[in-house]
Amino acid sequence: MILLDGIKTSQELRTEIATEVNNIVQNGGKRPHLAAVLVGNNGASVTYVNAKIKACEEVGFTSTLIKLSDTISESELLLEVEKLNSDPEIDGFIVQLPLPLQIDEKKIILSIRPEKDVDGFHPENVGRMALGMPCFIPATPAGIIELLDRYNIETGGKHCVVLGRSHIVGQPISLLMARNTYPGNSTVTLCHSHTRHLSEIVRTADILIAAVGRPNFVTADMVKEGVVVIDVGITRVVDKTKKSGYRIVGDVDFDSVSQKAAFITPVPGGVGPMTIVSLLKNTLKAARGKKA
Ligand SMILES: Nc1nc(=O)c2c([nH]1)NC[C@@H]1CN(c3ccc(C(=O)N[C@@H](CCC(=O)O)C(=O)O)cc3)C=[N+]21
Repeated sequence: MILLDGIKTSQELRTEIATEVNNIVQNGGKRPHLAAVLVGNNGASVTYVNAKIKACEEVGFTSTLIKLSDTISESELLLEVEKLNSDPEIDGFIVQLPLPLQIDEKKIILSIRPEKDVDGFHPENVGRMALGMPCFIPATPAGIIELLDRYNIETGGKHCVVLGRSHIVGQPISLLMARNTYPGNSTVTLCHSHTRHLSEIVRTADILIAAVGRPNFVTADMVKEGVVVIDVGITRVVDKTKKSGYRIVGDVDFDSVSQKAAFITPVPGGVGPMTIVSLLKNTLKAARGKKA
């Protein structure tokens, strides 16, 4: 079994990005600038946004964190988005999800200028991705593709089973794995809560991408020998033995499944760090795109 090490791989990518930032600055260019909007103080969201800001600093980006109250109205948040849309200093920005119930997430995403939508959530970017046109690919699927690529994992003609049809992971990664490029050219089966004979389908997977948000959902009896396992789950469960009071559990029962897998991502330290570095890559691309 080979561990798909997201920490090591993302560190290599961060070094590459830092080198490019240096080149830009040496040539009189401006540092890429990412802004992150955080509404409220949901524990996980605060952790992820802080990790994104820290990663920006590490590669030499400028970053701005905009913290807003969880009682903010939709129109007030739309105004904040508009400020970022029209600020020439900002290359790209994200509005961390989930948002409080009084705010319509779709409306906020639609209001982001597609050229600054480094999350790749705007319908224009989603449509462009579906058509294989230049776009921002959402960070988690992009990170998975990058990881498969860096480990030279064969994907052409393989059966890729995706668990979960979310708009940020399951749906886009299904499209990407089926694309006519490497990594891609897989035969993709997208499973979800209505799927029948799930275990039988999963057992035929050469590549399994689990993104259902249910801790330890995939067990060893559900996979075949030699499977490549990508675990996107990051559920926090109470753990009194930890200083933080919780630990992070993936969708895959790592201890048992890793005994049958050829390659497997750990949680934490797999897809999560790859997600963050992909956001940096998108921001670099947004900054470059502005000059062209
Ligand atoms: N607008 C928006 N864009 C996102 O990209 C976005 C979002 N909203 N909402 C939530 C999800 C989730 N997400 C993660 C990013 C990094 C880790 C990550 O670095 N995880 C570490 C563990 C971190 C920890 O200690 O909790 C790891 O897996 O090793 C996890 C999850 C981005 N998301």
